[in-house]
Amino acid sequence: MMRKLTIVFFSPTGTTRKVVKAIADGTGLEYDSIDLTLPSSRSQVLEFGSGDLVIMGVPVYAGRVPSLLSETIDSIKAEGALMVPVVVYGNRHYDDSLLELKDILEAKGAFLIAAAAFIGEHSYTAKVAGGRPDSEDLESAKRFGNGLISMLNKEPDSPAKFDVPGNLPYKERKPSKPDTPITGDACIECGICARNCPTGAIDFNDFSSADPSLCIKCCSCIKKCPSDAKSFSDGSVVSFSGWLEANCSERKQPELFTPVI
Ligand SMILES: Cc1cc2nc3c(=O)[nH]c(=O)nc-3n(C[C@H](O)[C@H](O)[C@H](O)COP(=O)(O)O)c2cc1C
Repeated sequence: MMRKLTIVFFSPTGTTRKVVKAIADGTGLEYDSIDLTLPSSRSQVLEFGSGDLVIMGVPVYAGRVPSLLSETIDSIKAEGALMVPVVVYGNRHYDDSLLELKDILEAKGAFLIAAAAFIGEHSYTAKVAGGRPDSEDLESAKRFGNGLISMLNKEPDSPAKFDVPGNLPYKERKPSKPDTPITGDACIECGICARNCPTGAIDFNDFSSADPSLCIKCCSCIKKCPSDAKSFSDGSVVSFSGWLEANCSERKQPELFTPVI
């Protein structure tokens, strides 16, 4: 049975969005997009049912699904929907995030027909997985999307189960020290940073001021700034970036998981 395709994603620096869109493009179907990146979009209740195919993508934060999404994902209704969880990570590891997303969606009553972990340029440093997803990744995402359609065409009564890597209990969420990017003289006060901040942490009356209790260090403001005025000056993001550059430069490949039908 053909289904209505919807993509749902959270993507502060745009890599998850690119991957999920490429998968959807690969299906050849028309689709609706639900972008959960901005705070206003996360108050909607997502409701899917037996006529839906949903590809849901999130970036990996500290080996988990971003905690910011907990409420939104908790309120999803997905009884009978076919879903495809996708995580995008910055070439370190996706740890328990894909298992966590799969478990959440299955608990909502969705049938999962496939899952995937892709690689995106690390939010903290362009020296790790710089430019990814690149053309090779996007081709792989499109092929994966095309494969979903073949699976739909021979859809059994209840889709076969499959496993993804990950451990229980999931990786512990450790509190991170509050910090916000600094703003240099190059700031042209365009406000792109504030309008795109996923938590509304940046002050609309003073774009150089951000609330450390709201900032999730997603780096949206840094990567979207047209004049490169934002950066983390020191602290955990800078020191961890150095560790990533030294230890996570070897190219990882997308991992695709499908049931054996
Ligand atoms: C707070 C935070 C935590 C992250 N944790 C991980 C991680 O555990 N493993 C990893 O490989 N990448 C990690 N990353 C990198 C992102 O998962 C990666 O860059 C992803 O492509 C960003 O997605 P987006 O472009 O949709 O925002 C982290 C990024 C941020 C901002």
